[in-house]
Amino acid sequence: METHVVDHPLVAHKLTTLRDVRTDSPTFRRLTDELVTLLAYEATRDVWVSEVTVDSPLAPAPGVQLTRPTPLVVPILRAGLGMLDGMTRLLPTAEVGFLGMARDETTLQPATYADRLPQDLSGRQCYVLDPMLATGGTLAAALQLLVDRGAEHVTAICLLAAPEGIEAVRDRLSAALGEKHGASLRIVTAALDDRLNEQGFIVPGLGDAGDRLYGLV
Ligand SMILES: O=P(O)(O)OC[C@H]1O[C@H](OP(=O)(O)OP(=O)(O)O)[C@H](O)[C@@H]1O
Ligand SMILES: O=c1cc[nH]c(=O)[nH]1
Ligand SMILES: [Mg+2]
Repeated sequence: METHVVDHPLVAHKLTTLRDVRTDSPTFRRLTDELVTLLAYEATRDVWVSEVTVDSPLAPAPGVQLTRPTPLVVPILRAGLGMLDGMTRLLPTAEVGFLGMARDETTLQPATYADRLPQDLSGRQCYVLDPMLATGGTLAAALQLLVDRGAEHVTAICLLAAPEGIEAVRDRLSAALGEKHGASLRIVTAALDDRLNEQGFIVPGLGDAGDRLYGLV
């Protein structure tokens, strides 16, 4: 499993404002959207394309187009929904499947409350969207589900990740990936933070991403 921390001054600038406790929900949503498009540019460097030739007004021109079926984008509700528009702006022809998952804030275990994904993902390239990779329980469960349905090349895009979460995902997915020849897993994030606190929140982090995007539930 590969982890890529995007090192770019614009990413760092937007992330700093996102972390700021004074940033209101409308600004938080806009910054999330902008950040995802920047991260998606990095995350899609290895998107599958096929060679084609088109006719320019002057001559045949060799080029590429996205291989079909196009990638599947999977936002993890609720907070991942805030990343969807920024992603599909870059990949407008992608298909979108939804996973609803909520972490029990006492046990820190995730529960899945919605699954609107194709049953067969054999050979598919998938991009999972979730702003926070904390203990890694949510992302590991989501990735396991995709791999179990046959997904071959999965990239998770997170705004922030904790070292503990990266390790947990690596531990839990290595066996599943090892059994599948050619399967690959990558995490792309804007920052790798210091640690988790006793409540399982990323420190310094940005607080509860879902609440900051959409308000308290
Ligand atoms: O790595 P973990 O320890 O599993 O925690 C991370 C998860 O917690 C947050 O979602 P939450 O469960 O708060 O749901 P929400 O998106 O509805 O706010 C976040 O968006 C991740 O999905
Ligand atoms: O720091 C954290 C951890 C889990 N979920 C969040 O929204 N933030
Ligand atoms: Mg939340």
